[in-house]
Amino acid sequence: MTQPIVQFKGIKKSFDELEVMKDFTLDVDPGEIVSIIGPSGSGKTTIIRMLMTLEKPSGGDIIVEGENLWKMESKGKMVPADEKHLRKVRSNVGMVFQHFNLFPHMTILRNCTEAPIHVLGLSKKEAETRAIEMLEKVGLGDKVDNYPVQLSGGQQQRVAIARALVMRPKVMLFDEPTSALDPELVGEVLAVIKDLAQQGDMSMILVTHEMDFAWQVSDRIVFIADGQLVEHGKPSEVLDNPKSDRLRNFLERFRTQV
Ligand SMILES: Nc1ncnc2c1ncn2[C@@H]1O[C@H](COP(=O)(O)OP(=O)(O)OP(=O)(O)O)[C@@H](O)[C@H]1O
Repeated sequence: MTQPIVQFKGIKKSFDELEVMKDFTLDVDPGEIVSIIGPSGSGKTTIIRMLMTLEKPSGGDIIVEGENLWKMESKGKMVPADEKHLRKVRSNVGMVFQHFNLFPHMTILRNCTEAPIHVLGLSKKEAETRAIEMLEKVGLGDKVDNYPVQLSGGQQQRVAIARALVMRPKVMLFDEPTSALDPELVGEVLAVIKDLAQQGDMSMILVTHEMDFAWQVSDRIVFIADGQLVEHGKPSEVLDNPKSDRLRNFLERFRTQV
């Protein structure tokens, strides 16, 4: 049996009095594409921020490639992870945010080489070779010397994807990657993500409101509500034949809004 690349086990997360995750459990297999859907405020972003170590779970375990992310073994006991452990386990994970978060004062190429040089310790030349390969992959090989401001939002988001890919993550996280874009720019970003999904060598966890897109690219769709996984399965099962009232109501409300 293959070991899941990511496991969320009984995750709890509260922000002060607000209990967002009550008991969230999910395994993601190597190469699997999983989309998380659910009502606004149900904790979708929080789930992937915890995996990216941007938020700490209040309880439960997150396992990446068999290693506990937030805990480590020390003298035979499990203790809170230190920064070195977090960095090591997190290096398997890449993330694309809603807002592209590029450095405005750096060229596109440098935006993509900073992390491989400073985090992976690659030489400038090695990092540039990787970055150019990834920028070509997202169709931006001719923009290496440009600055972010000279690019459209769709192009900037494609740079953000290339920047994450340069680190060769085993899992890519996408948090509503098209929601900050003008409608006419959404397609080019989704096409790049779809291409990556079809290559099948990387796992992906997507939070998206683009249901048609989720239908097309996902191996599995996970519906969360009230801090838990409510239903999951193939897109045709979850989106076309919802079992629970909560999912049926969510999809009905969603379809009347768009
Ligand atoms: N850092 C924080 N401090 C306090 N509350 C937070 C924080 N981050 C998230 N929350 C709250 O936790 C809940 C879940 O937020 P989250 O962004 O994960 O939801 P979501 O399902 O991604 O929502 P949406 O679909 O609207 O983006 C929300 O009520 C949000 O206000």
